[in-house]
Parts: sequence; structure tokens; C-alpha cells
Amino acid sequence: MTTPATLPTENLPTGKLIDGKAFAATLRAQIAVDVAALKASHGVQPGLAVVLVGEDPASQIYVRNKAKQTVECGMKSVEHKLSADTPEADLLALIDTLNADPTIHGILVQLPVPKHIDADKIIAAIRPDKDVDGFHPMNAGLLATGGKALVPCTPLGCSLLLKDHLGDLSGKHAVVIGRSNIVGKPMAQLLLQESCTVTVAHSRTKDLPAVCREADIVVAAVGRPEMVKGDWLKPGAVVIDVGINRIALPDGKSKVVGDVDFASAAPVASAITPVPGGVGPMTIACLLKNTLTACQRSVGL
Ligand SMILES: Nc1nc(=O)c2c([nH]1)NC[C@@H]1CN(c3ccc(C(=O)N[C@@H](CCC(=O)O)C(=O)O)cc3)C=[N+]21
Repeated sequence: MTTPATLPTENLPTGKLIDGKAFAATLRAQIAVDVAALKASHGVQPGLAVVLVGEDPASQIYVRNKAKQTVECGMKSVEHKLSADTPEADLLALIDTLNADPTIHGILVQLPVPKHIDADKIIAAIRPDKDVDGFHPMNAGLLATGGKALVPCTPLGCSLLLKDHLGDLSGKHAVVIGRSNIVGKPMAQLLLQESCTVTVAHSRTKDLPAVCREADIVVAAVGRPEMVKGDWLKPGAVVIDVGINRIALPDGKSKVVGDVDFASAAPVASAITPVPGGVGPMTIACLLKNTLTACQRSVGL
């Protein structure tokens, strides 16, 4: 049972909060307009297929949120729920079917998959032009070399928030904490494309707080609840908190917190994303943006 997420945003000076929830809503509204235009001009409706293997409760929440928002912006939403003991071969066969389905433009297999299934094999089986997670090696390579990639949703969402808030990022020193294939590494690539000076920090980085203090922009994507403290920040730094950590509360309930200790970081930062209500909603909005992009490209736009 989750306590109502008390947004830690009471009495924050205006302009401090990077409101990802509001930005995501604006983005989804624009996507809905573009979807209607695509239907009118090319008679095609973007289709997103989401595959969930197993019964993980958090994943079921995200999948439900995704499906609702997919339909709300006028796209076709298809869900495949497979049991946790589904053989890898069966999942691969389903992906082949979705790859070949002309009404499906985006395919997402919810991670993590059960241990008996090789996630890398699953990701590599999705047609790169339908890989709306942007995890496929082809898309990772295109991103790294400045090609026409599908970009992972969370880093794309963070980049849109930063550009909206700061305008030109060139020359800014960005520190990305975390080097995962799905957030840290693509995030670094996107910041490089914006001509930031990029440092990628991780668990082996020496004196991480000192490295963080050099940053004009900090993107925290480590999966460690409230690890980044206010005294790790240069006064005025912009903080993007990718963390979505569910922690237990003394009363037996739970709440979602980020990788940044919001209470100590908000007074030092010039702007900061809250958790919830920051990067999470942008992840879903960018999934829809990627599905629209994949559909547009499929008709030559
Ligand atoms: N192939 C794949 N692609 C994914 O993109 C993917 C995935 N697997 N597996 C799981 C993670 C997690 N994820 C989230 C998306 C939105 C919120 C979100 O909208 N969170 C809200 C509410 C959080 C809450 O209250 O639980 C917020 O941060 O405001 C959270 C988590 C996508 N994931």
C-alpha cells in the first residue's frame, strides 16, 4: 500500500521545481494532435505493443499507465501478458509476430524479464525500427554515432526537461551518476550531442561528492535511494533525479523516492525534478513520442 505521494514540493520558491508531470502532459497533448494529423494524412494509426512476462506488481502498474496514455493520445494499444514460466523461445516467437505485424510500430518488452530468459537476446530480437525503448544495439550505435536512432525514453525525457529549463546546454559541465545501458550511457551521449562537457561517474569513481560539486548539471541514475546529498552540489546546479526507489515507511506503508535526497538538495540546486512527478511521467510520454516517430518513419516521414 503506497501512502499518497506527498510531493516534497511544498513552499519551494517558484522556478525551482522542474515539473516533469506538467511537461509530460503538454508533450502528450502535442502527440495526440500529431497522431490525428497522421491518421488524416496517411490513414495510419500508430500501434504500440507492450509485452509483460510474469506478475511483478510494479510492472503491472507501469504497463497499465502506459496502455491508458497510449489510448488517450489516439494510438492503438496492444498488451500481451505471459506467465512467468514462459519459455524464452515462446517470447521470441511472439516478438517475431509483432515484428511482422504492420499495425504495430512500437514493441516494448517490460524489463526485468524472468531469470531463465536472456534479456539481451530479447532486446536484440526486436526490429530496430520498432524498438521504442531504444535499447537495441543498433539504436545504441546510431545514438553514439549521431545517426537516426530511436532514443531510450528516460534519457530523452531528461534531455527535453533540461533543454526546456536551460535552453542552450553547450559548454555546461554535466555529471551523469550511473553507467547503465538504459539510462547512464545514452544520457551521456545525448548531453554530448548538446555540447556539454560530460563526466560519467559510477560506483568506482573516487570522491564522488567532489566530482559532483564540479557539475552545472547532475543526472542521478544509480538506483540508490536519496544517495546524492545537498552538500554534493555546487550552489545553483540543476538536478535531474532519475531514481524511482520504493522504500518502506515505519507505519508499514511504502513511498517512492529518488536517488537524490530532495530535502537537502532542493535548497542548494537552482532547479530540481521531484520524485514522483518528474522523470517518470516523461519516460512514458517519450515512449509515446518514440512510437509516433517509428510510425512516421514507417510511412516515409
Ligand atoms: N522495457 C522497459 N521499458 C521501460 O521504460 C521500463 C521497463 N521496461 N521496466 C520498468 C521501468 C520503470 N518505468 C517507469 C515508467 C514510468 C514511471 C512513472 O511514471 N512513475 C511515476 C509514479 C511513480 C509511483 O508512484 O510509483 C512518477 O515517477 O511520477 C515509473 C517507472 C519504465 N520502465
